[in-house]
Amino acid sequence: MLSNFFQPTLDFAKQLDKEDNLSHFREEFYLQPDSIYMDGNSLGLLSRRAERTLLESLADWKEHGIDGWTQGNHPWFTLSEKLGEMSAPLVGAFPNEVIVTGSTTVNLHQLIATFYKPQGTRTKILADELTFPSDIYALQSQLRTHGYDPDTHLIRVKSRDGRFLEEDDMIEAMTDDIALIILPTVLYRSGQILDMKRLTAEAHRRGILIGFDGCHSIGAIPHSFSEWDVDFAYWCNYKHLNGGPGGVGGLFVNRKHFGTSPGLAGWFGSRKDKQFDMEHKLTPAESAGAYQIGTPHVLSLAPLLGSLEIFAEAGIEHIRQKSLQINQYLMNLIEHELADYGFMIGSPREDVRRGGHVSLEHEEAARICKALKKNGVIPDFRAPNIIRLAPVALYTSYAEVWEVIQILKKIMIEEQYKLFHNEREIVA
Ligand SMILES: Cc1ncc(COP(=O)(O)O)c(C=O)c1O
Ligand SMILES: Nc1c(O)cccc1C(=O)C[C@H](N)C(=O)O
Repeated sequence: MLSNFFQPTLDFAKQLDKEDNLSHFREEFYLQPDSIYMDGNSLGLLSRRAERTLLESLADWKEHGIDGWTQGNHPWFTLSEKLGEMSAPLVGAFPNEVIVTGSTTVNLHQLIATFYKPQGTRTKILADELTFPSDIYALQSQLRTHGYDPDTHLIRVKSRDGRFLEEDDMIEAMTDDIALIILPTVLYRSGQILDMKRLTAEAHRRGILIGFDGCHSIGAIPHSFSEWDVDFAYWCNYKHLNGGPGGVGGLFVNRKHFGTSPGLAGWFGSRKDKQFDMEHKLTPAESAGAYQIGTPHVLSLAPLLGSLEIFAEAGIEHIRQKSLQINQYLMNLIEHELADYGFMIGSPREDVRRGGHVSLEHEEAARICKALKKNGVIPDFRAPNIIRLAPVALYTSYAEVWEVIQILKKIMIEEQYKLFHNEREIVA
């Protein structure tokens, strides 16, 4: 392994590709000629296997009609549970602690409705000021529904530098008026990983429940939610897991909480054998399945079957190993090639604190992103000054990373970015 050794040459990149034992997975993905995709942290690419399982599900509908619920390639009635079992190794959970259902924001609403139980003076929710806005909107609206003012009841831990969060600051904010904590596993801008094990232990020591938004970590890093005793978590499957745009999300509920009534109930949360009794008294499933609401979005579940097969074959530990190595390689190249152009790496440098992407800060970031796209490189921009670059373990080559940095250097030397306005696009 050459990870501690670095050369800025294309030959070195090609050598790393030769030594990459995940490189054969690249052929499974629809990569576009003349384009280098660096945005798998926002929307992962389509794989042939995901396409196949989607088409098989369409065939089930074509051939079986209503009987597709129990027959065919992928019976729909138990598809969410099956995908939950397939996802469980990625989050370190028992198979019945995970269900593939809803979306990130909907699952968060469900989990707050279920686990936020203000009592006495313990009425506040603790989050952080760098969290993705949809989570904050959900928390604010849930507080309002409970009759509390979000201005006083949603506590957002401050970042010291606008980039990272300090676990010590979060622990200090775990005061005895906090009922529930919601934090990201990985911050969507800087890519910082939070120490979930430590935060969970500290929350529990103070009698507080804690849940995590895993959107930016699932499929990129391993987790041990059960072992760490995390209370609940939720995520989307369309980023690192390549489940497709708007694909169905996932949630984890620690089995010690099975039996807690779902805050937002619906008939798909029923015990499977009871559901079609059609009683007006819900008998919830004794699993994470209890937190489903209505009929699953079958065609948005189907691609994940093929995609999760790939993750099972590759192994999340191997994926993490390559992800760390290729992101380190990217940072080495940035430092070597771009030192004179005003960039700053805004991601943690230590492996244990960095997720699956690198955040590159620059005051001209919005228009540098536009110039990259014009040159066939697909990054994304996050206001006010961040270019996110995600070399993805399953389908990005070292040679591509090398090429991205050469293109970026040329854009800076030739000031190509000046041809564009320094403003974000409608979808940033
Ligand atoms: C960290 C995080 N939380 C929440 C969301 C919202 O997800 P969704 O729109 O699927 O509900 C996203 C992505 O859009 C995200 O990255
Ligand atoms: N969910 C998205 C969408 O509907 C359109 C465009 C992008 C997204 C994203 O997922 C963005 C992503 N959460 C982020 O980290 O910024």
